[in-house]
Amino acid sequence: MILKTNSRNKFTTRMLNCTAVGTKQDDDFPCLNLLGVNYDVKEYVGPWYKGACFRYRRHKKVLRDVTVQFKGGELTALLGNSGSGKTSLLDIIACRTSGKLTGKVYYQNQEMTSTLFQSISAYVIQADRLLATLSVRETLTYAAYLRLPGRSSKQEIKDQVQRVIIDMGLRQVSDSRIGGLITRGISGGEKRRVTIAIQLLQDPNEPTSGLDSHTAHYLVSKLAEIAHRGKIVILTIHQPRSDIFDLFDQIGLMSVGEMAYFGKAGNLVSYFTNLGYPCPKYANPLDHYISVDRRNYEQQHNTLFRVHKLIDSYLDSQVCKAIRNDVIEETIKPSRKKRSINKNMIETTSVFRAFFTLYRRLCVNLWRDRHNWLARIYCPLFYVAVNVLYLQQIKDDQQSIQNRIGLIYNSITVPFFGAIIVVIPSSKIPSIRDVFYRERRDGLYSVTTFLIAYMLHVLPVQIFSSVLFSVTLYCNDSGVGMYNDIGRFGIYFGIVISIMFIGEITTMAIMGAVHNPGIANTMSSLFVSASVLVSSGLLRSLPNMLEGLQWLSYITVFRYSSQILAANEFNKLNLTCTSSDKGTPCQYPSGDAFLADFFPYAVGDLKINIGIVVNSDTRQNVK
Ligand SMILES: Nc1ncnc2c1ncn2[C@@H]1O[C@H](COP(=O)(O)OP(=O)(O)OP(=O)(O)O)[C@@H](O)[C@H]1O
Repeated sequence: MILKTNSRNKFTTRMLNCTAVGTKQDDDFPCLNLLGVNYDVKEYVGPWYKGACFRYRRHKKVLRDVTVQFKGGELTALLGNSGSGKTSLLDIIACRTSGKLTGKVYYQNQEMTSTLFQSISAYVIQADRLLATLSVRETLTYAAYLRLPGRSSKQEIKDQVQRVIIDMGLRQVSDSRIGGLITRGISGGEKRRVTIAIQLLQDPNEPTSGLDSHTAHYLVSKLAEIAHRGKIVILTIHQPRSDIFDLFDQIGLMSVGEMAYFGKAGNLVSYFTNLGYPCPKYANPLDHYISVDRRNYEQQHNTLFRVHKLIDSYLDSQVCKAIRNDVIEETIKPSRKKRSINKNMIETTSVFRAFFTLYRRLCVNLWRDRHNWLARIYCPLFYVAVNVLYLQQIKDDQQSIQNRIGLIYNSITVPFFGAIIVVIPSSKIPSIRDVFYRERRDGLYSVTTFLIAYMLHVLPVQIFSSVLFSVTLYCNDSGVGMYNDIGRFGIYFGIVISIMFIGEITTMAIMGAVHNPGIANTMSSLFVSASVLVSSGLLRSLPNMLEGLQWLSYITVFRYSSQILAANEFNKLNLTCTSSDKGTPCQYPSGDAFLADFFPYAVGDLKINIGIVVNSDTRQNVK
C-alpha cells in the first residue's frame, strides 16, 4: 500500500496487496525488486498553438538509477520533498507511466506487467473518486460486489463491508452521503478512509477491530498490521509526525529523482551521522538532509550540492551495495530462488454481477440526482412551449411549409441539445467518469459492460423525456398538430428518441475525451450545429451544396433523420392555396410536390434511412 500526502498527515494510499506464499517465514514473503530504474518524460515548452510538432521538447529525468527492494512483512515509507519522484516510482510499480522507462521491475522473479499488478494488488489512487449521491455503506457495498469473487454471498459481502467500515473507523458516518461540491457530505478525511476501505475489501484476512480512531496514526498502524501479515505495503507521506515515523519498518528517502537512503527506519539518523551529517537536536531529519532550498540561486546551489553528495555517498555505501546484490540475485539470477505467485487471492466478480452492480449503482445515482431529473422534464417542455407559442396550430396553407420545416429542424436538434444540456452541467457525469476510470484501471470490468449499463439505466428517462416532447409537440390538442396519423407519430417518436440517445452517448464520449466541461459543451454544440447545417437539407438544399459537403453529410445522422421526418410530414399531405396565403403563389399544391423539389428521395429511401438511423444508434451504443 502506498500512502501519499500533500499536507502534514493527510495522505492518499495505494496498496500493493501481494500474497505471501507458503508459511509466513521471512523467506517466503513476497518480494518486489526495482533494478537500475530510470524514468524520462518529455515536456512541451512554448505556446499551445504551435502544436506538439513545433513546440520545443524538453527531456526531463524524473528518476535516475533507482535500485530498491520491497519485502513482504515490512511497511515501507517513501519520503522526500515535493517533486522528488515518489509518485513516479509508485506509478512505475503500478505500470502506469507515460514516459520512457528503463531498468527492471520484478515481482517474485516475474517482470511486472499491468495484468500482473492488477491480479496481485489493490491500488488506492491519490484523489478520492467517489459518487456523491451514495452513502458510505452503499459505496462500499457496490465496490464489494465489483471486487469480491462472483460466488460471494450477500451475507459475506455485507459482513466484509461491515468489517472495513469498523476497521476504517467509519461507523458513525456509514449511512451518511459522500457528498460533493454542492451537497455537503462526509469530511475530506472520511472520504480518504472510504477510498482506502474500498481497497481493503479485497483483503480476506482483514481483522475486525472496534477501534474508532480517526487519526493518521491509526491508519498507518492499520497499514503496518497489514504489512506485518506478510504483504508489501508502500506509502508516501509528507512530514510524518514522530509517532507515525516510528511505525515505519523501512524508509526510502528520495531527492531530485534519486535515492538518498533506503534501509531500516531505525538506522536512518545513525547512517547520516556516520556520514558526517548529524541532525541538529530540534530539526526534522528528513527536511534537514534532503530538502532543496529554492529561494535563491545560491541557496539552491548549496543545498543541491549537499543532496548530490548524500546521494553519491549512499550509492557508495554498504547499505546500497547490499540491496543491489540482493536485487541482482532476485532479478538477474532468478533461478537461484524460485518463487511462485498466488494470483488466485484477488479473484474478481463475474461479468453479469459487474453489469448488474453498475446498473443498480447508476440507477440509484440518477434517481437521487434531482437536478438531472428536472432538467430532463423541463427542457423538452420548454422547447415545446416556445414552439407552440410561436407557431400555434399549423394549417395546411403555403406558409405552413416553412413552419413544418422549422418543426423538423427543431425536432432533430432539440433532443440532441437537450442531451447536451442535461449531461454536461450535471455534476454527476464527471464523478461517474472518474469512478469509471478508477475501476477500469483496477481491471474490474470492461468498457462495453459499463456502456451497456449506462445506456440501459438512462433509457427509461430518455423514453419519458421523448414521450413528453413528442406527444406535446406533435398532437393537435397540446401542440402544433403535425400530420395526424398514429403510424407517422410512431416514426416521429422513434427519431426523437434515437437522436436523444445519440446525443447523450456522443456528449458522454466527448466528456470522456475532454475533461473540461466547458470545452465539452462547446464541442458538442458546434458538432450538432455544423452537422445540421451541412447535412439536414433543411437550411440549404443538399444537391446545391459543394460536393465535398454533400459527401460529408452522409456521415451524420441528421441527413437521414431530416429526410425521414420530411417524408413523414409531407408525403400525401394536401396543401391549399387560399386567400389566407395573402398573395403567396401556389407553388406546392401538395406535400409531395414540395418533397419532389427538396427531398426527392425521401419517400423512396424511407426504409433505408430508418435502417441507417437505427443502426447508427446501436453502433453508438456498442462503441
Ligand atoms: N508525465 C510527466 N510530465 C512532466 N513532468 C513529470 C511527469 N511525471 C513526473 N514529472 C515530474 O517529475 C518530478 C517528480 O514528480 P512526482 O510526482 O513523482 O513527485 P513527488 O515526489 O510525488 O511530488 P509530490 O510529493 O509533490 O507529489 C516532478 O518535477 C514532476 O513535475
